[in-house]
Amino acid sequence: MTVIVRSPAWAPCHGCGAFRRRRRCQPSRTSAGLLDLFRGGSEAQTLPEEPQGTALLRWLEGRGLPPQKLAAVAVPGAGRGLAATQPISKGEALLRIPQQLVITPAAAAQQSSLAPLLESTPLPAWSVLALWLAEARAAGPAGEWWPYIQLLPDHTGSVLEWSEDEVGWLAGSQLAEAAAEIRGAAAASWQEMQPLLAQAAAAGLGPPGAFSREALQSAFSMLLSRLVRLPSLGLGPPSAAAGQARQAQQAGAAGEPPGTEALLPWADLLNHSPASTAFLDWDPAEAAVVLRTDRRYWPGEEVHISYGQKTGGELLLSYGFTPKPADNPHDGCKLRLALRPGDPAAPAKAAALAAFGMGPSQLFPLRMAAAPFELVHYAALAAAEVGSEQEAGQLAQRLFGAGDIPPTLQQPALEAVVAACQAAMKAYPSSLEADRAELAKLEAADAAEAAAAAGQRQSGGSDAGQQRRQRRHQVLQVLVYERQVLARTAFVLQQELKDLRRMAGR
Ligand SMILES: C[S@@+](CC[C@H](N)C(=O)[O-])C[C@H]1O[C@@H](n2cnc3c(N)ncnc32)[C@H](O)[C@@H]1O
Repeated sequence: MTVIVRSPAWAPCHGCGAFRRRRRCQPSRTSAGLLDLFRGGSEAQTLPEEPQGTALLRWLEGRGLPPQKLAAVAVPGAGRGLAATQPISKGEALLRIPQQLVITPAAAAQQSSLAPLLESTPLPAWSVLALWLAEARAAGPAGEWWPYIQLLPDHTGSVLEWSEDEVGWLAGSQLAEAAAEIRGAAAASWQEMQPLLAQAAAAGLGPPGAFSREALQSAFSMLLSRLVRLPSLGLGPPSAAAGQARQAQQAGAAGEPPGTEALLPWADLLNHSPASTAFLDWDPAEAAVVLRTDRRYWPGEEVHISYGQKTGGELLLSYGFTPKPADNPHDGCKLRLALRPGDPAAPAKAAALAAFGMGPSQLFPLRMAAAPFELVHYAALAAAEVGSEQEAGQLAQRLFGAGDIPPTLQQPALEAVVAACQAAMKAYPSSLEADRAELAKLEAADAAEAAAAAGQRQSGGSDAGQQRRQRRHQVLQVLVYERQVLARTAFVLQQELKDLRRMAGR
């Protein structure tokens, strides 16, 4: 029996760790106020210490933050970051941010001038945090958290800040759906808080103008790029009844993951590396938020965390940056498969899929050299002729439980996925060649601009113009790579089909 899509060259997603590139680490000298960063081996870059970040550190230390092995630095193309000031070993606990410096939704609600209203009209966590951020910004230097607030960037580049026209660049990609979802969620949250804001205005609560649409939109964008989920915060000891109840409540009826979302001053200066597997979390033993490193660092090296195993497009929508695909082992795209609408067995198949956590229309992640085996197995269920719910359930069990495709379904399943890839490629409004050509032009223009900047010559474009061009560049990079992944997926599956047909012809 042929096992499809499980050859080493075509491994399931979790097998793509082979792409991970390790940076060579070398010790470097730290000179007064300057930190040397080694990127990609021997090429040294100087990362200047960042004064506002240092001021924040001092302020936090005055409020209980323990001594740090990290300094705030300016990172070209990424704003601020944190770099090691002393050798750091693999697995070491860094940061140790105590509870009083963690801005959870509960803390934000308590500190908000809208506290009495939030008690009677509870809002979702990210709305409460957005109100807190908007109020802290409006309070200015007089506000309690100003040393933190003042170093937040004016813009994050998240999709909440894009014009409609720029969002339109995503047409054809599944990212268009994701962008609409994010923008829709922000708009819905804004609507949801209107009754509370009307009450606040009537009672004269909060700084004037603090809760305008623009202020809240900017706060939502800031949260998209900075909010951290702490899976272990808010969970009691497993044996304690109260803790268990809270855990159950936090796991949520809606399938929300357990834990708490929070803003983390200082820790939120950490930038993302696609190669990193280090995460921030609450450590009950330390009673603090801790970063446990996944590698050793020499003084001067920027310390990275993982924002999650995200594609370049996902990072672009939430964080406003996209790594080069070659640097991101998690890059790829999503492909939608669905049950045929006219299929009389669709309800039975939908019930069978539901038992495995899948829907009648389902997105599957594709990587350049990997796809989940469920992709083809889903297509097999969609293509199968089944007469009853029981038969659909048995087939789903064989496909997703045992991971096996009946031989008669192998060919139609592969053909269906190839067709889906081809249809997905056709959905982009401009051709891959045209987008590649525009991308090459933008890359050349950016290289020329970088050279001009290195020679300290003034660059020509306006800020808004440059930002738009940079965004176009990022979007094109993502859209070109998505189609390369779709084309590669179709190609690999076509090879599998050829093999199948050859074997059938023997
Ligand atoms: C949590 S903040 C990290 C601190 C941020 N650099 C700053 O200056 O405040 C997330 C933001 O940092 C930037 N960022 C993080 N990792 C990056 C990376 N690898 N490349 C470029 N920008 C990055 C993006 O602007 C992102 O929205």
